[in-house]
Amino acid sequence: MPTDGRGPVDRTSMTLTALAEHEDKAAALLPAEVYDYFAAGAGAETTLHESRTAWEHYRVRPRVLRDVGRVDLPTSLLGAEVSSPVVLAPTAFQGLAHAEGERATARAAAATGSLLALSTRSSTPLEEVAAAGSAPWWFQVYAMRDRDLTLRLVERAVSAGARALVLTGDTPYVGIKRRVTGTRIAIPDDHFLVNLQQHLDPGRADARRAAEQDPTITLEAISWLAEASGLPVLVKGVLRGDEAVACLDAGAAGVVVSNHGGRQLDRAVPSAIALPEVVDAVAGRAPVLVDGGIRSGLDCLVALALGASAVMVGRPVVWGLAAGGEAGVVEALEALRADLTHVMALTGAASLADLDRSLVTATSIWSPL
Ligand SMILES: Cc1cc2nc3c(=O)[nH]c(=O)nc-3n(C[C@H](O)[C@H](O)[C@H](O)COP(=O)(O)O)c2cc1C
Ligand SMILES: CCCCCCC(=O)C(=O)O
Repeated sequence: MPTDGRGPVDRTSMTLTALAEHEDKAAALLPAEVYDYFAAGAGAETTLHESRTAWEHYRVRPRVLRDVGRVDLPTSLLGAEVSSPVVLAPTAFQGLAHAEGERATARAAAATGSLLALSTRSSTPLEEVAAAGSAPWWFQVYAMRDRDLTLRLVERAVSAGARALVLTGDTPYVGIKRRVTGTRIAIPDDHFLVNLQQHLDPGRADARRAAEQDPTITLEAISWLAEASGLPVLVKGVLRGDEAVACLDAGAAGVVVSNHGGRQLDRAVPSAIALPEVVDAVAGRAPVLVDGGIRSGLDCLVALALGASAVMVGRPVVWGLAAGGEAGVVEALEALRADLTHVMALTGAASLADLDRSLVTATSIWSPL
């Protein structure tokens, strides 16, 4: 059994069955419409499905006879020191998953030394989330129709200690999910507007509309947010090399390769397939993170070997939270850490620096036009 910086990594006691069990438990515990809100993908859920399976189209080319008695996962992301390259993706309305919502998630991030990305649409005021855990955190920004509201929120995130902004670029309108649309879930105002209440005049009739994502924002929003906040801005939702370069040229400090966990444009390319193109185009200018369907150490290993600086996980955190609050999120993050440590050892990699593209090969079903 390999050790990491904290001691032996006993994979047998923390297997990935934890992740599957969490989802089963969440499905049993949550009202069906809440479970469906978290689980759903857009359209026919083709991209939701492929987000996961696309990672399996890569095969590993391990090195042999390397010293893997100790495997190290700590890394640094835009100046934040973290214990592993697994980052908590921004996911909205965690108060629907567990009464402690984002507070429990923040404590779990702190307990595991992980970086947390907090959603604009958190169910808990951002200051309370920041106070709940000592982990470094980034604030995910939905630029809202009311730009002033957006700025007020960003200013509060800066004051509360956010280390970077993550501007989501793939959600001019919320993707249509067949499981959710119609009579299913309508997010109540006490979740949707929780971060905004203090800025809204009581009884403001157009509050929901003002808080909607602004579909007219352009690349200029990157420098607008960077100048207003003094923070680095990453753009999330990038699936093409040329778009990544355009974001960096417009002032982005990094990009997140993402199709929003299959929740926005159905039949969007899986992140696993888009990642190498983006990494090549970015050419080391800035960190490239990736998310979508990452459920195992092998998925993490493939992403890191393809050139990602870190991976983000969305639903595994939500299911852990629903299943067990803070302890459930810790369990999910530790399961991924233990599994990544194990597969790195079997690949002959003792540190993240040992992960490079020579370690993976693509099977052929995804080919360029
Ligand atoms: C329930 C749910 C809510 C989400 N809310 C947000 C959000 O508020 N902002 C955002 O940028 N992305 C949001 N995402 C997308 C995640 O940040 C991430 O891209 C996605 O979940 C990764 O895929 P995975 O769930 O397969 O790990 C959400 C995803 C889910 C499942
Ligand atoms: C019902 C409003 C959803 C806001 C966006 C949250 C999100 O990004 C997601 O659900 O996905």
